[in-house]
Amino acid sequence: MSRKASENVEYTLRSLSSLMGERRRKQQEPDAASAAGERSLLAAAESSASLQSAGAGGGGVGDLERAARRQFQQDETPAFVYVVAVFSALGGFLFGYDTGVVSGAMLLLKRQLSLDALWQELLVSSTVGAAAVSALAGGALNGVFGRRAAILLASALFTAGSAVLAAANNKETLLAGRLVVGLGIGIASMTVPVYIAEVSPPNLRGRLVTINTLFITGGQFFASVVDGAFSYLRKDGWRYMLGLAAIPAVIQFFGFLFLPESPRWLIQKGQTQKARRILSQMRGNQTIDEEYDSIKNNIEEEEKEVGSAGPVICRMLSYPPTRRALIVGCGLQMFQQLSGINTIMYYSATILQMSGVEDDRLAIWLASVTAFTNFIFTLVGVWLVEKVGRRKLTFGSLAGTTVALLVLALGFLLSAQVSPRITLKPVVPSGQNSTCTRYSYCNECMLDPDCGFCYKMNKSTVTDSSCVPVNKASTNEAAWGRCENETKFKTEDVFWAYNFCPTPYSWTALLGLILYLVFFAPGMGPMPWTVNSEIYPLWARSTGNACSSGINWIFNVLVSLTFLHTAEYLTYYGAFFLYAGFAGVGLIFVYGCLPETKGKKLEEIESLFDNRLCTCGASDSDEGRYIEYIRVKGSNYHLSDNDASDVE
Ligand SMILES: O[C@H]1[C@H](O)[C@@H](O)[C@H](O)[C@@H](O)[C@H]1O
Repeated sequence: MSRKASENVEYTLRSLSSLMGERRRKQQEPDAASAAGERSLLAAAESSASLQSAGAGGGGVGDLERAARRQFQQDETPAFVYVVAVFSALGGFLFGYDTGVVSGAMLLLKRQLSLDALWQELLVSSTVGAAAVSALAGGALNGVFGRRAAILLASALFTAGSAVLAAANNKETLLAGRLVVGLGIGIASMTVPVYIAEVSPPNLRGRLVTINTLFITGGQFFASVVDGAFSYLRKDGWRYMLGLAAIPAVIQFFGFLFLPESPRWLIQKGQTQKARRILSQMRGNQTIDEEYDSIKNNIEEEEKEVGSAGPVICRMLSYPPTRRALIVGCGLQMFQQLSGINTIMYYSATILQMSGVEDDRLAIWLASVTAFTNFIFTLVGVWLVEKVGRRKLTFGSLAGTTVALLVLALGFLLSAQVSPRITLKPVVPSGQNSTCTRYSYCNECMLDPDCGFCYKMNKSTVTDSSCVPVNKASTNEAAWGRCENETKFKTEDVFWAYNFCPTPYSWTALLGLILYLVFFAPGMGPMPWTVNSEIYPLWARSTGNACSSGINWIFNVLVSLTFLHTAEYLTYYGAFFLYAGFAGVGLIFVYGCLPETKGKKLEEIESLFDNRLCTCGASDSDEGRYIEYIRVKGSNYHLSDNDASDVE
């Protein structure tokens, strides 16, 4: 071991024993330590290799280090932080539930209220549109009234919206309810990650913020189960589906009446006493002086550097580090949506049907298997985020997602190429549209949203096939002809395919779907939210998150609304090749621009954006190192500041 390294081990040993001594003394005279104004910090930055070499240099050192570390980890995170994170993440649950539940509710609603296509589209997209608007406006709300007030408002909106939806008697009231719920989703989607990031200790921040996305996908899964269960209740089943969201919303509202404001926001607003109290509640028995000072100094420095005049967004754009952070944050959210997650989820039932699942109900239940896969693999992300870091996780996930999209596109391409011929040309009843009967192949018929494919199966060959108009009220049956009555044609071995063609290559699409979820869910699903919650300095955090969440919702609407038209112009496989192309560009963006924020204090992250944007990825000097902050009395020592560079 080099001289520097052995000095370093000796130093670590001394620091650790001084730390333990301090702990012992603190137990005896609890106030003395803070009275002495101890402020110092020792950052022991060690690669695991250097830790091992320290251990090899003397078994006692290793033991002592381990014991001290264990003790640290024990007091580092009081259960209160987890309680706060879980209550906040209920906002994520409601986001997932309300965006997920609508597809099942719509199947029942369109029959009961005879909704035409425009109204169906309005009820689905109004929520996402309202979310985009309120996410953008949520920045100001968050900055002026605080994170807690914004979360309270979001849960009140969720409650009110769900109640209106459950009681609605006409489509206009439904639209109003969906708009109110959308406003809640937008505010929650931008505030919750910020709030969790601001109350979490640095070593757990990524994991706790990612829990919010776990709750989003959990909400989507729960919604799919509720949709399945209530789909049997043909009359009014939708009231339960849409109204159930009020329960978690009320729980969150009452929970937040007792939960505290973000200490960082309080310090920014000058409410320092309250902030100190909350910070020490969040940090258990640790001293909070250093963290408190660093937040405060940071606010003062930022004010000096950037000034406080003019709208925040203008200051962000004219100050290079925040401008770069904003590009990274918005870019991540944009590429998340351009990778087509919501289209894939929405069309998963179709993809499953293509792969041979003919029964509709079964397809609905299998769609909840899709949602469950998304949920479980987000859990993998929660586990990985503090182990491999944000950058590697996002990059690996997006690379896998790109490959999965190519497989999916290939599945549709192969299916299109062996698309069954149309063998029957039924006589069109008078007064009916005859466009559908002009097509020669199933593939052309499938791409026309007004038509469906009616056929018989002889072993695995399609026979007696025709292309006929779809019933406008239910895509499960044709407007006329052999496939007109769902219950009847099923007993006669006639099949109806809307949106897909029966082919032997459908399993490729199913494989693509599974691969997609396995790769997307741990990284590209949660990381855009997690990274955005940490890359902006305090003064720009609300606005930065408002912009990036707004971008997420805007691209969500754009991708969902254009999917059918894109598929019509480019065919299905063309649409998935297009998403694969977007994901490929996203990959270059992530590789070049996304820095690693793992283990860093929120106040340190701004410096990652000091250099040109494309050097962000390269300035990853701390990657793979675990930084541990150790408080000792009487010295102000940062290991990476001294000359013991060979420790790194
Ligand atoms: O991170 C979430 C998650 O991946 C969801 O499954 C998806 O529906 C959302 O659009 C996305 O923002």
